[in-house]
Amino acid sequence: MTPSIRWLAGAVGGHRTAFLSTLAANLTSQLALWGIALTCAWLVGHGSLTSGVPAALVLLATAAAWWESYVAHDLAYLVLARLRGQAYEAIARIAPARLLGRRSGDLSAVVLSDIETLEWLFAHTLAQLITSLVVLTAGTVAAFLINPWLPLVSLPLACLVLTVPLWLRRFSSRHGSAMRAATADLHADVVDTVQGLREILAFGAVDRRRALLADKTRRLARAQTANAARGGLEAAFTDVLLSAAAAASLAVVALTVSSPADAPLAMVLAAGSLAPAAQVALLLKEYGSLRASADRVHTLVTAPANVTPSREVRAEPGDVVFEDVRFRYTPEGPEVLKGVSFTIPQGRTVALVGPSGAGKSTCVSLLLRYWDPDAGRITIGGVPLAQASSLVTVVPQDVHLFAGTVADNVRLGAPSADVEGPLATAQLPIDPRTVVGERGVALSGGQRARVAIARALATGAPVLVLDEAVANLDTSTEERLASALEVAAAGRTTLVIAHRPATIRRADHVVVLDDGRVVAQGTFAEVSHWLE
Ligand SMILES: Nc1ncnc2c1ncn2[C@@H]1O[C@H](COP(=O)(O)OP(=O)(O)OP(=O)(O)O)[C@@H](O)[C@H]1O
Repeated sequence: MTPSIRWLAGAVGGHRTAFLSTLAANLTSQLALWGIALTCAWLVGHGSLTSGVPAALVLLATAAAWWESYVAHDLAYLVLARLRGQAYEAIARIAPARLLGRRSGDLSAVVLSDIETLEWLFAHTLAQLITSLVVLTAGTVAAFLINPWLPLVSLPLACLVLTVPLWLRRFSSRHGSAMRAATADLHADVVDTVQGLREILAFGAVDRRRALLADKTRRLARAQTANAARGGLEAAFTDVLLSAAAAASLAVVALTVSSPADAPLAMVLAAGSLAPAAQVALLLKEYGSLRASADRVHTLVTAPANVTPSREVRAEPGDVVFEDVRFRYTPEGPEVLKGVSFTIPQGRTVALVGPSGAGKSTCVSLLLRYWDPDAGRITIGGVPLAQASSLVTVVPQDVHLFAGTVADNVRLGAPSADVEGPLATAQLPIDPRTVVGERGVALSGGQRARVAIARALATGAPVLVLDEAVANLDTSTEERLASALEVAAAGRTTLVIAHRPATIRRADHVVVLDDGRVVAQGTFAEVSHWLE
């Protein structure tokens, strides 16, 4: 058992009662089926066909099968829901640093497709494996008690059947991994295609995109075919062994059973150890795919946090201070911030300026705690940022609006906030019930920017970060918005990243960054020669 499968089996631990119910239902169902075969065999052997026991056992087996199906799926979907919750938490925990190398579709494949694959493990494998082994043992003991020759022949063959999934295990793992990887890759390209449909249409790339998806689909189909062929080979091996075992058992029955009346019972007992072995082989047929999904889910869910967990205290607003902050995105990458120090006095506006690549957005990312600094510290009112990050809100450069209404989007950070006030301050005269469409496609760029501003204002956070917030607006709207933002920023501690002289001029203080260092700071007049 791999660490990921062990970890998943452990996930059932939180649902012990449901698991025990599944086990009990499955055991009852298997024993009832076996009981039907045994009693029928005995009755046939002894010429007594009037007993009501088989009918009662059929009812019991049917009820147990229904019960088992219900509790097994109930258990499976409880565990899957928990795993999905853990996956969402993990994505939030590791974003954005560890998500940089991964595609959205790949992550959604983990949350949707890989976790769904595990349904087979929870609903159809764990409890069934245990009951099959119990029934196999019970069947062998019963057969031994009736006729010691029977298990001597059938048991070794049953054990051989149990080993069949191991014979091609290497291929099973390889095919399982290839299938899951191809599924995730296709998923990622489909999501990418849907998200980029406008560009695909505008640049006449429909056919090329279709060819790409067809190619990825063929790759998935090849992996699935290889897996099915391997599964078929395993099934063939299992069938050959089961046939040999059945033939050998029949021969033993013919040679050792003296009374014809006992023959049917002996034959059923011989089959008693073969059927569970066949069941185990069948259950383990999809082990490679399960294992690959389990590995992918396990890797995501156990990924370490990107920043030290927040321990929010009742932090009071105050100065935002960057103290000798150093940062690099990757251990082997260049240092992007090389000892940055500046202060945003409480209630004032600081403009962060500098050439492209100077490190402005990186400062914002650290203030929003997407990453932690490697050295130095950031504090708000003297409290480390990890304990005060709820005081910060942002109007990002690339606004993401969620499908829903304007009001839903404005209330993203404050579910019960007033919507009209922030929309008015952001100078967006729009009905809050307006549906924005996926990613806000039903709004103009300027409207999207203003929804983002209203969303930040609605949180009531005292520290406001504006990252090129007015980039999408025409000149007159920008002017109106800038004055509105001045009102909003009053009383807020504001950090603005802007290239526009008008925005920079309005700031109380300007910090000039170049190549990860503060090269100048002061009023607009004091630093204006740096801005030419
Ligand atoms: N996620 C990342 N991984 C690795 N390097 C990054 C990442 N983001 C930015 N960088 C690098 O960090 C440096 C600073 O980038 P940053 O985005 O902070 O600059 P900026 O001043 O905001 O630039 P611009 O004005 O063009 O947005 C650049 O060299 C950039 O290539």
